[in-house]
Amino acid sequence: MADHDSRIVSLSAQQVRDLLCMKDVIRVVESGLANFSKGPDGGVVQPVRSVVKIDKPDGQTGQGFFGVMPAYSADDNILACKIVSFYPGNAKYKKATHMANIMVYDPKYGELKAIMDGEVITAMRTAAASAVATKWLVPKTEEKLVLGILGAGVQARSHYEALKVIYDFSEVRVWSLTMESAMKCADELGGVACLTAEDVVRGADIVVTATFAQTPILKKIWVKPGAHINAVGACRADWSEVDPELMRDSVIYVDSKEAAMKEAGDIIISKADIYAEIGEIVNGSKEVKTDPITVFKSLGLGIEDAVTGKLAYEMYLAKSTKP
Ligand SMILES: NC(=O)C1=CN([C@@H]2O[C@H](COP(=O)(O)OP(=O)(O)OC[C@H]3O[C@@H](n4cnc5c(N)ncnc54)[C@H](O)[C@@H]3O)[C@@H](O)[C@H]2O)C=CC1
Ligand SMILES: O=C(O)C1=NCCCC1
Repeated sequence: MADHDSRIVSLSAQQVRDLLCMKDVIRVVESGLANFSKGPDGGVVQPVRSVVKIDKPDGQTGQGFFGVMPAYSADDNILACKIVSFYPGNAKYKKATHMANIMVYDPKYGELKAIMDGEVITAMRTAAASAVATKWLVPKTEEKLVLGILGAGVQARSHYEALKVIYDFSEVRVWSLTMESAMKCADELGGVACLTAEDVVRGADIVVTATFAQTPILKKIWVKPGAHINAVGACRADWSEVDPELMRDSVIYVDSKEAAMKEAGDIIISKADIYAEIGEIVNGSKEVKTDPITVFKSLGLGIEDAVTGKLAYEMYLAKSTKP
């Protein structure tokens, strides 16, 4: 039997939160996306996630999805796997709609080194991926921007945290299913709650859609030319958040083309052309195109969890070995 260190580090949500800062997560996610989009040259092996649908027709048991997301990066020496469950209906039971754990392994022997909460990482790395896309597609100027957020949950909050690392906002607007949740979220972000999605989107420079909507909530006629949209929800082939016309008439960026063709209803239903993976922009294999509107359709990749999970593990080791 191999001689191995059997100590497995376990990190709670609070520990992960204390170990990570958004600026570092943006940095590692940017590099992970760039390597991912180099194909075999980037040394990343990451299949499209396997998703099991949990659906018992008695109406009593939960209805949701269970996803398994492994990733290996040879360059970064990372092997990890996230397991995530997402149950849109959990909100009514006052439970988190997303629950996750991330396992980090030593790629040399395949030995498990750490198991950690994945909810905080899912919130941070998803927002970090959107921040990377936005940074490359919306040049920072002296001007303060207007941020519009559709949805008032975990991702609404983490997207504000990530985007404010890069931009100064003159206004942050929030809309959601209920005015109460929009007001609570807007209060926390120092923004304003809007009665309609249209009020959020008209005149906004950057728009985030992070809801559980299964049909479009964002209309083309509201979006100003030059705006950028981070479309984060609708991660099923038959769900969409964005008007199909807006998808077809925009320059579309994705995190993974392979995943988008399998999981992104916004792309599959609209038949919009994908211009590039955002990692191809970061690694310089594609040129930036922005006219007239840009959409980053995000689904979430195992490589984003892997690089962030490894970062949390390394931060933990660095802190715990300090004299
Ligand atoms: N692209 C990615 O990497 C990831 C995407 N997601 C997706 O992002 C979305 C938001 O996730 P969280 O903020 O964590 O969820 P959450 O449960 O914390 O918040 C969801 C928000 O959407 C609102 N909402 C629900 N149904 C709606 C509808 N029909 N129309 C308008 N608003 C509606 C809720 O009121 C709530 O404000 C979900 O679709 C989720 O699956 C989540 C994690 C990663
Ligand atoms: O990447 C993730 O993690 C998720 N993506 C889509 C919805 C659930 C979680």
